[in-house]
Amino acid sequence: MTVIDVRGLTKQYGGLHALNAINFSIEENKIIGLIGRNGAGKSTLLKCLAGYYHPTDGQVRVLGEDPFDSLFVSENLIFVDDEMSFSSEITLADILQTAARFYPNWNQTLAQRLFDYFSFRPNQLHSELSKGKISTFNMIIGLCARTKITIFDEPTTGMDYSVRKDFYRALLKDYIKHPRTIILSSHLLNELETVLETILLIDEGRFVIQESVDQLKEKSYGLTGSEESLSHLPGDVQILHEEELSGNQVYQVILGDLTEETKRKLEKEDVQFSPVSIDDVCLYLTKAKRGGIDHVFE
Ligand SMILES: Nc1ncnc2c1ncn2[C@@H]1O[C@H](COP(=O)(O)OP(=O)(O)OP(=O)(O)O)[C@@H](O)[C@H]1O
Repeated sequence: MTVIDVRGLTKQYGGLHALNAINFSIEENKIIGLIGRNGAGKSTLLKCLAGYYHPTDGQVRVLGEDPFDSLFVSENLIFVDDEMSFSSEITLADILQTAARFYPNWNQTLAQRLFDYFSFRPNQLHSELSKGKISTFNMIIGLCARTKITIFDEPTTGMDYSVRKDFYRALLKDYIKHPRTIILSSHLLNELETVLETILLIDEGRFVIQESVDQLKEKSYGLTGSEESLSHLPGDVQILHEEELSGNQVYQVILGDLTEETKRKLEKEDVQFSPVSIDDVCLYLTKAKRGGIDHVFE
């Protein structure tokens, strides 16, 4: 079942197109990574899905409804980011109790266990927490709400390595027991890669690709060979990156389906295959069009 459907979504801030005619849909019970560089439009997109923002143009449907001002969507979707604000008057224990009243599938046992595991104190105030602790507490709210759709916008901001690992493990364990749609935004994929099923990549407000992690890995190759031998690639292959090496050799990162026959042909022409990280593939797919940092120093 489709739980999120986005058609022609455009969001402008004054003259700036933060999102430009985006189209995609998301099926239920999947873990999706929304990937993009700083300023790509990730938070804006997630806030449109959560019903915080009204699109400038286009249509957003979440669980079949326009999420803007929808009580049904707010009961069934939680949006977690580091700006989640709570009254400075109420304690962390009060916040958990309030969440329990609002979210129909809230799991208090899990909330209490995570609360104790991460050494929170019931009388602490949210405003007194450190950056990493805010993210950890917000993550507990996001996980334990067990809403049909859970959105984590840059959830690991400020978390140390061990907490980040715990977070992804907790997320996966709870998801396996209670499948739901979870969207996680990030700049980088390496630490997310193991939990994601699908990647949605955006760049400068535009949709780039929606692909399963496994397929993206299968279709990505690093090739090293002579210019002549690499000129025999099938026409539908996308060259994402190219650099000249010494000895008249060229290194290319390509995206495409190579048949076994094509691979054998390339190998016969001394083309070497090497793995490419999915992070690099996303980087090349969204690479800045101008020079790179070296250009600044020229
Ligand atoms: N409230 C706002 N008013 C004006 N411009 C905004 C506002 N919020 C975001 N923008 C602009 O919209 C674009 C997309 O911002 P957004 O925060 O959605 O990107 P992002 O991918 O989440 O970035 P980051 O990874 O740095 O958090 C940026 O150019 C940003 O400066």
